[in-house]
Amino acid sequence: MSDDSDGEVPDLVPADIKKVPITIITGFLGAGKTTLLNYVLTEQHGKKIAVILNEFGEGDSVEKSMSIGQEGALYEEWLELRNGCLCCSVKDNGVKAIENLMSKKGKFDYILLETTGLADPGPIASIFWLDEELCSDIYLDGIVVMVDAKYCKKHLHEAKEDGSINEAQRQIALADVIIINKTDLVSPDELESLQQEIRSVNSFARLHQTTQAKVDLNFILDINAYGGHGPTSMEDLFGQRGFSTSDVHTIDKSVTTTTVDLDGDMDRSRLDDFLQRLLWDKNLTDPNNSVMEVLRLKGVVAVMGEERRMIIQAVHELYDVQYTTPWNDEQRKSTVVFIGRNLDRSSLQKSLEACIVSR
Ligand SMILES: Nc1nc2c(ncn2[C@@H]2O[C@H](COP(=O)(O)OP(=O)(O)OP(=O)(O)O)[C@@H](O)[C@H]2O)c(=O)[nH]1
Ligand SMILES: [Zn+2]
Repeated sequence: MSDDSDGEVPDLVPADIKKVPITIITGFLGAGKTTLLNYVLTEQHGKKIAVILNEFGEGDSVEKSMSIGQEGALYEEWLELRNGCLCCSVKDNGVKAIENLMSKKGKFDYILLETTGLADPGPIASIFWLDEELCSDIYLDGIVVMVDAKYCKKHLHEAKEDGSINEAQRQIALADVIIINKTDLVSPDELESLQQEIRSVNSFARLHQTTQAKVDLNFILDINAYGGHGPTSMEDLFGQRGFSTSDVHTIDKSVTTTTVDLDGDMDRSRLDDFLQRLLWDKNLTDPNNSVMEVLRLKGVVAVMGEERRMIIQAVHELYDVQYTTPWNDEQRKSTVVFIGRNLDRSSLQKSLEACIVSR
């Protein structure tokens, strides 16, 4: 990655208890997830990567991971590859299953998890993300979404009968990295127009284009999108910020990205109240009285009386804050990014303004 990496402090945890990053690979049916994983498994990258296929996170994953017996899972079709990688499919789910796998097979350097094409990555991501607090050996590094250059547009526009947000939009909303695969099947114009549509849903994810999923592994591994590993830089958090597509709506009634920037310090408890109303109570509405639905939220906040930057992360209704690098002489200001549906920028701005206590 770029210039921000020099701000990263070396890992102070002894090597033997170093946490293992997990990247969730999701994407629509047939987009090229397995192609990507096979590519990873055959590339020489010097890492011992465990690739875990499918069947994970079926059904209500959060519920399941809570209720699953602690005995872990069934592993199928073990495959050890020459480059030290390991491939398997974990039935059942839960972090425990993967930890058991590690205790039997030795520690991996990295875990890639392919979810089924129709899975909402939210609940699966939450398992790893929240488990961090439970002192897991694993931390969520990021969510990579494979997109089919030819069919993605169609999937983005499919209306669900119950009016809920469709899977393609959910996946793109939660992506930290989006790989537009199968670029050989579309014209440059089609590709450009798809890219714009994707940007209008999620303006922060990093975009890459591939054929046969051949992507530089540095684009998908160790991106630290959730700040589970050392201080999170602005680049880690906001990826390709600068695409100000916040008010471009290419898909009617669809998921969009909205950003609010504010100067001054916020009161932590007012901010918590706001987040809880937005994410938990879901009683904030847009001017048409439609409830604002947030799929993903992230922000850097200047909190009154706090030297360090506060990072907020939310996936659906779960949110978490952590404190990172100090502001020092920089201007204290906050940026909050919302990805979701019916997001009304001016009312979000107003609610956040109301949390400001001093400028
Ligand atoms: N034309 C073209 N075909 C590709 C490309 N990448 C993958 N494919 C083909 O697309 C098909 C689906 O790829 P997979 O990697 O199995 O897709 P997947 O996302 O794992 O599919 P599911 O697990 O079924 O959801 C396969 O036949 C691949 O060979 C590409 O860049 N161009
Ligand atoms: Zn697959």
